[in-house]
Amino acid sequence: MLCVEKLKVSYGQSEVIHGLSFDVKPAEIVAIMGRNGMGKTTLMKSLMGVVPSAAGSIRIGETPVERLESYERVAKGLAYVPQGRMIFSTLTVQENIETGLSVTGERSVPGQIYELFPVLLEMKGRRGGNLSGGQQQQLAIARALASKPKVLLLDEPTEGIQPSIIKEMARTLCRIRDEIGLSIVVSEQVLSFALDMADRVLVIEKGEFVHEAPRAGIDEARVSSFLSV
Ligand SMILES: Nc1ncnc2c1ncn2[C@@H]1O[C@H](COP(=O)(O)OP(=O)(O)OP(=O)(O)O)[C@@H](O)[C@H]1O
Repeated sequence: MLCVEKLKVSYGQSEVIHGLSFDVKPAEIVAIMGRNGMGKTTLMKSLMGVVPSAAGSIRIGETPVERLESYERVAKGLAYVPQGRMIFSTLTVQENIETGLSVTGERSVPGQIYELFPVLLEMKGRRGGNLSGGQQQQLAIARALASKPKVLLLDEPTEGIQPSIIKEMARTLCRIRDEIGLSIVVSEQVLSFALDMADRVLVIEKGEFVHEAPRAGIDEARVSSFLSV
């Protein structure tokens, strides 16, 4: 569903992503794990077209998107939940989700979204800025789902969120995979979260993949060693 080949990304003269290749199947969750500064956010931004790629290809299904603007990539089926969530704090919960509807032309929030996130239904008239961190993260995911994507990109969704809510988020992402059939790419540093929801784990170091494992065969100690400083 998502196919990335030999992707390179640079900031000025400095190359940060060095020819990464990976793919994500329909209804598969891939976790990209790595310490701070290893290139997770840059990879996500380049997939989304927020940062331009210097070389390589990105396909959604059969469609090459690496030359498209971000909004065109959204129309082709990519959705992005950035690090820090970036919800609109002065808009209500419902208005925040509605901003995602412009892509589909639908007028009201699909019931399925509130089914996945019942707390957002309870709080739909509240301003985004008044929600807890965990609720804001759910809102950011709900807004991304409103564009009816094929591939969902999440950049460090557990950052600043308490452990009980992290567990719940893992369950929700599995439901999104199983009930909607989405392909999901999550960048993460929390191994327990990745083990709760990912079908496959890729470890990134200095812009290169250094380890890959299906969840069933994962060597937790090995992956942890990549994550510790
Ligand atoms: N706008 C920028 N200009 C120049 N260099 C940058 C820029 N953004 C990131 N970098 C560099 O690119 C490298 C990868 O950073 P990136 O933010 O992608 O890492 P990360 O794994 O997402 O880390 P974090 O977990 O802190 O978000 C780092 O060396 C960083 O200093």
